[in-house]
Amino acid sequence: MTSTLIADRTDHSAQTAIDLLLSRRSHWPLSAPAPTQQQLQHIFDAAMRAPDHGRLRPWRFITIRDEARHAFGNVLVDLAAARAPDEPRDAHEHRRQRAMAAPLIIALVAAVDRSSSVPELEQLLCVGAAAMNMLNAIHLYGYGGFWATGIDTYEPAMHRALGLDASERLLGFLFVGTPQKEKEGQLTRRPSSDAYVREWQPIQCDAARA
Ligand SMILES: Cc1cc2nc3c(=O)[nH]c(=O)nc-3n(C[C@H](O)[C@H](O)[C@H](O)COP(=O)(O)O)c2cc1C
Repeated sequence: MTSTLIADRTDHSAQTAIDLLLSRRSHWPLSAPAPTQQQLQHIFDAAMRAPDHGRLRPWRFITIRDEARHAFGNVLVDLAAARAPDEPRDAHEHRRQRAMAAPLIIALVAAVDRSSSVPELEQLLCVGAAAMNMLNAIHLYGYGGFWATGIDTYEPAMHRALGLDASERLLGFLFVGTPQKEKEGQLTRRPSSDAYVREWQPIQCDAARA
């Protein structure tokens, strides 16, 4: 059997793509504009390229934008007020700002199929991989993204506000928009990957049996 690369990568496109991948970072806060509808379609299409055990397609995405962000801000204030019933509602008004921190918010949801032999963990990882593809696509288009969970994500009241059903788990929110202009050399440094990679060595039989 002969094997071959799936595409000719002898041009500069591969290095360009790698350079872009290596320059991704998170951005906060984000301003308008958000990706266009066509770009957003491609960002969601990138999510569909995530590895997906059993082809369960467990990802669900809910977009929150334009005027809906104001209503979402009310939800955030309501949730904070419910957590601290002894405090006046005004004390939680600042929570509203989170809904306005980006022109587009995408709720990341995993629709877990509990009848499947694919473990729930793998289904959640699949949605995480889809989210990462989206963050990379957002970056490739020159926009910025930020994945945040925060205190609200795990609250049943947030699940109700988003209309999730019992099989669905909220994995956080992608905040998407235009990043602030970066200062020269602001790309945050990353550790060398060497410290996180090791070569497996066959373990001595005695040690493996112990
Ligand atoms: C599942 C998940 C949830 C996260 N939630 C938060 C969060 O609630 N607040 C926060 O400041 N960062 C959160 N982060 C981290 C940011 O998205 C971001 O990765 C971090 O600020 C580091 O920036 P970088 O992506 O440029 O390395 C979360 C990341 C992941 C993967």
